[in-house]
Amino acid sequence: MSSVRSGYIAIVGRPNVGKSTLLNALIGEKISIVSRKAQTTRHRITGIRTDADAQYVFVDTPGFQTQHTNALNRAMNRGVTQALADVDVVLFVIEADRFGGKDKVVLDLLPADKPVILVVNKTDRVKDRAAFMPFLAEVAGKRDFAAVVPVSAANGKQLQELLGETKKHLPHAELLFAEDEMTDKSSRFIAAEYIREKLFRLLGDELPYATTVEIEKFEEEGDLKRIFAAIVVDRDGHKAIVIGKGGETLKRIASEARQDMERLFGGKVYLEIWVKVKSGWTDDERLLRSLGYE
Ligand SMILES: Nc1nc2c(ncn2[C@@H]2O[C@H](COP(=O)(O)OP(=O)(O)OP(=O)(O)O)[C@@H](O)[C@H]2O)c(=O)[nH]1
Repeated sequence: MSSVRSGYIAIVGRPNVGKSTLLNALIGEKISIVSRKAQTTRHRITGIRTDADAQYVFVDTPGFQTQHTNALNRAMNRGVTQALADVDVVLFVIEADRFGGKDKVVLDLLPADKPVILVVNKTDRVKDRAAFMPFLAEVAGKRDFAAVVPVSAANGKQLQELLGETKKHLPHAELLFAEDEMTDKSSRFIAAEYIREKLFRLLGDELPYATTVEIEKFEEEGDLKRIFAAIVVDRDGHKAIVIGKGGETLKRIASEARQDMERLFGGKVYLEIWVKVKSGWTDDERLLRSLGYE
C-alpha cells in the first residue's frame, strides 16, 4: 500500500462563508489550473496542494458559488448531490456565529454516506467565547460529522489541523497529478487558462481543433485588472462558432471567465475578448512559443 494519500475534496457551503478564502489559504500560492485533458473529467479542479505525504485535489462543485438562492435550488435539482458522490471527502463550511436556513439547505444536500468535515470558519470574529461552545455542539449534532474543525481562513488559523483531518479520508494512492502538472504560473497564464477552459466547456466537441488564447494586454491598477485577450482561430468559419448566434457564446465565455478570475485574483476584473483569425498559426513556431506552447 502506498504511504502517500491522494484524493478529491469538495468545499461546500452557502455564499459568503469563506469557501474561496479557505481554498486559497489551503493551496497557498500554488494555483493549479486544469489541463485540457483534465477538464474532460467531471469536476473542474480549482487547486492542488501537494505535501510530502499527501496530495489534496480540490474540485469545484457548481451551484454552491452562487449568491442567489433560486439558482442554488436549481443547481440542487441538477444533481449537485451526484457531483459530490465522486469526491473522497467534503468540507462543509459555515460561519462561526450563525447557522441559518441556507446552511441547512446545503447540509441537507450532502450525501449521507460521505465523510463530511464541519469547518467552522471566521473564528477570529467570535467575541463571545462562552456562547461559541454550545453553538459548536449544536451544529456538530446536525449530522454525523467526520470531524469538527474551527478555523480562520483569513488568519490561517487551524489550517494544519483541517488538513490533518482531511488527509485521513484520502485513499492511499500514488499522486493523482504529477508535480509537473501543477503550476504556479503567472496571472497572465492563468487568465488565458480560464478562457480556454470556458471555450472547452461551452463549445465541447464543437470547439475548433486549432484554437488558442492570447493575452494581449494585462494591466493592473490596485485591485482592478484590465485584461485584453484574443481567441485565435484559423478560419472565418471557426470565428463564427466561437462568437455564436448574436454573440451569445463569446459573451458567456467572457462573463464566466471574468467571474472565475475575480474569484481567484480577489479583485475586480475588466475583461475584453475578441476573436482573431490567423490562418496557419499552428505552423508558426514563434507564435506558439509566445502562447506558451514551447
Ligand atoms: N473575519 C473573517 N472573514 C473571512 C474569513 N474567511 C473569509 N472571510 C470573508 O468573508 C467574505 C466571503 O469570503 P469568500 O471566500 O468570498 O466566500 P465564499 O464562500 O467563497 O463566497 P461565494 O463565492 O459567494 O460562495 C469575504 O469578505 C472574506 O474576506 C475569516 O476567516 N475571517
